[in-house]
Amino acid sequence: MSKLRVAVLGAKGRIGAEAVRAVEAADDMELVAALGRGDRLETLVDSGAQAVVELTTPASVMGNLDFCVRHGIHAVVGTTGWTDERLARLTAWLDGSPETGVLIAPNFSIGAVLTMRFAEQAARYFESVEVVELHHPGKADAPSGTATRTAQLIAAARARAGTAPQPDATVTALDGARGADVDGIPVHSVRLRGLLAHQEVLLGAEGETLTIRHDSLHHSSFMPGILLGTRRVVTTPGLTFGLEHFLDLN
Ligand SMILES: NC(=O)C1=CN([C@@H]2O[C@H](COP(=O)(O)OP(=O)(O)OC[C@H]3O[C@@H](n4cnc5c(N)ncnc54)[C@H](OP(=O)(O)O)[C@@H]3O)[C@@H](O)[C@H]2O)C=CC1
Ligand SMILES: O=C(O)C1=N[C@H](C(=O)O)C[C@H](O)C1
Repeated sequence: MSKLRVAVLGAKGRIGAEAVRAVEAADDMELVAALGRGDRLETLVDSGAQAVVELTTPASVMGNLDFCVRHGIHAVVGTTGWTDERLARLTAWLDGSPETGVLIAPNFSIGAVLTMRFAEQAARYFESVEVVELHHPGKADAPSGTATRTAQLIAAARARAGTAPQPDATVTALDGARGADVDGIPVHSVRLRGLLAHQEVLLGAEGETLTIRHDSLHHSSFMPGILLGTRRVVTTPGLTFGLEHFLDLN
């Protein structure tokens, strides 16, 4: 069987470098290009890439995806910075290239995907929910894409269940003291040398609390998800948001 021809964008970055090694080590894949900033996107076409793993920056990702979709190259995207407006633009591009697939995964690690699922399940049963994400100080954005997605899923689950708004009598003395507000869920961002990527979902009810914590201790935690996403995206046209759609979590 012929190998899947895969390229990595952001190949010299923290996660991109790990993805290059993972693709090279996969028996069913061939790494045909490993591009960094300033490299020509035309290389993707010249190399015959069937799928691209996009791990760059929020400032670069849209231009890269525009190119990939126009050339019918499937994409697996870990880069953060997704807004409704960006998703709408990407969906419109995909409408014009109906056989192309794009997976956007706020987090590729199985533990983080399960954290989101467990938080979504628990959200309706607790009066209070807050999200704390903790990352290395080189991270470009805050809050993390994972924390934003987690908070959105929690808020949606609470809205579906008709859960009352969170109790909070605070009058804040300093802006930011209660974190960012993502759909009514407070999200707090910590940047600390020594950390990689971590998240806690804190849930509280009368007389009890539940903490769901996940720790990515190495970039290798993201690789099984990247490889799975790459194998699946080539046969899944359109936009898929979240690795959970390629997992059987039930
Ligand atoms: N979904 C997930 O599971 C994960 C997602 N991420 C996300 O992935 C992204 C990258 O993270 P990280 O590796 O830590 O960041 P880094 O800054 O280490 O890496 C980004 C790399 O992309 C390069 N780059 C920038 N623009 C382009 C471009 N147009 N074409 C090709 N390469 C480009 C940068 O080059 P230069 O240094 O020259 O600017 C850099 O080498 C972030 O958005 C992060 O949040 C990270 C881990 C897991
Ligand atoms: O920048 C990182 O490191 C990570 N980014 C993603 C995010 O913003 O959620 C995924 C993971 O947290 C690591």
